[in-house]
Amino acid sequence: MSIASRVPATGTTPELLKAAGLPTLAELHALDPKQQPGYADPAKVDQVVDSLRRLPPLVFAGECDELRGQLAKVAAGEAFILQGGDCAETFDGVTATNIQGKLRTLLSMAVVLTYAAQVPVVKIGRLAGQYAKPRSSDVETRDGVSLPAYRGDAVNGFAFTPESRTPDPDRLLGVYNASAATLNLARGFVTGGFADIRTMHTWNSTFVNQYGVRASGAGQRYEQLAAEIERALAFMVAAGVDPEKMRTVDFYSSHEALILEYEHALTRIDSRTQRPYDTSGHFIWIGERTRQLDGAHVELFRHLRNPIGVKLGPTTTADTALELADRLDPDHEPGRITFITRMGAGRIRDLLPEVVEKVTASGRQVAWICDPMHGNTFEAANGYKTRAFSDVIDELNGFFDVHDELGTWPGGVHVELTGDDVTECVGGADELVEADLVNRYETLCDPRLNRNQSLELAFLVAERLTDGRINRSANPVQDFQPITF
Ligand SMILES: O=C[C@H](O)[C@H](O)COP(=O)(O)O
Ligand SMILES: C=C(OP(=O)(O)O)C(=O)O
Ligand SMILES: [Mn+2]
Repeated sequence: MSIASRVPATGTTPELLKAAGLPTLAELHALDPKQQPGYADPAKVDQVVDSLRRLPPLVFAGECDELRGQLAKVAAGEAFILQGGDCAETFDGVTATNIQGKLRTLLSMAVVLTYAAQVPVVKIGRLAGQYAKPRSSDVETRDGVSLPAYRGDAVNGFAFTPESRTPDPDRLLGVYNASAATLNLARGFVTGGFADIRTMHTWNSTFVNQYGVRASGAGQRYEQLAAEIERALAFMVAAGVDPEKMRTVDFYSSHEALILEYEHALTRIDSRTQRPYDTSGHFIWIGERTRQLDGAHVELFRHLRNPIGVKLGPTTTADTALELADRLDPDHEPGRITFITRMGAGRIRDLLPEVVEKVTASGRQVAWICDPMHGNTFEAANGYKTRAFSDVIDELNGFFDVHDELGTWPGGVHVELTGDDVTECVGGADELVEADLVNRYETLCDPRLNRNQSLELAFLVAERLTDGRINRSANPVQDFQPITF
């Protein structure tokens, strides 16, 4: 996130939004939006929306444009996206340690991908806004008691009491504050020296020492890579490259833009272009459960200028993907749309080819990225919701296989991860088993890869990118020589 001399969007009113073509909240609600909180007190909701409208934007519209430009490079096969973070951020999780942990995990993965696969990596956190969750059931039942399901800290509390589970619109102000605090620290880290590539050794030092990752392989490989990069950087500096260029990285925020009140209230008319941007995050996506063509989310998103993502699950037909693209990107603007496929390890090889083929044949340049998490969730025998690392990798391999076969560019990965040594997904080099889940299961929604599993995934993806490039004739980055470790 370069803090450039952009003019922040200011002075947006509902009237100006309407004049810019944005549907009103009432118009969106008339479309029967899915997965919304169902607030009891509309007057209170109006008050919160009004307060949010007065607050400064969280991101600048110009940054969203910069990101769209980078995603256009991904769509053209010239860069790779790493998008990751919690399934559900929590207000309690807004601590320096927690934010730093996620950031250093993402930065470490990005270095592995950049160096090992020799491809520029666009870094996007699932953070500073990822507080609202769609659920498969509206209720949760424990010991015969049924209460509204937890829908993320944006909506209600996790504690299993009627009070806590009642949707509270004031929480949307909490989302704004938590996102602002997170983004502020993230900006500080990425511009202030923490992300300096010359310090990459330190991002994992505590982890390596404390938890014995060296033994697992991924940590050890990371250490070797860091040593190699340090030598290369020392050489570059000796050869006259300005070391200041290594101090900062671009980093962007993203979340599923689920709660219409929040996203609408954070939408501002950009003073440079007079166009609406959802300033709650740089990149926002529509989830698998809310991507109905004639639904409220598609209707809102099609008016927003942010680069946007759409999740495509196993029921997606090629025609649906095309219709979504037509509706959300009528101008065929490279970088505008990223399709995030999440079909499941067992199905991706059958389902993805036709979707990619048809969209590609239409002449569109979209970015394709793989979410290998959401199609591979299951309940362990001991009741924990989990995912197997092997399924995650299997889906990723399927994604690379399909794109290799079609000659299209596998543009990135989207993963749920944390910087902590949690035990939420089974497998990986540490061979976590179902009985381990009880040890450190901290997510309030979906199971995340821990730091070790995340790093391991990055090495596997780097290998696929390196191998595949040899056969990928249409790809502009093909000329890089593969590097092996
Ligand atoms: O994060 C995603 C969804 O909220 C989640 O997969 C749905 O989970 P559920 O089936 O537990 O509601
Ligand atoms: C809800 C999510 O995914 P999906 O919409 O793909 O189910 C998610 O990314 O947390
Ligand atoms: Mn999730």
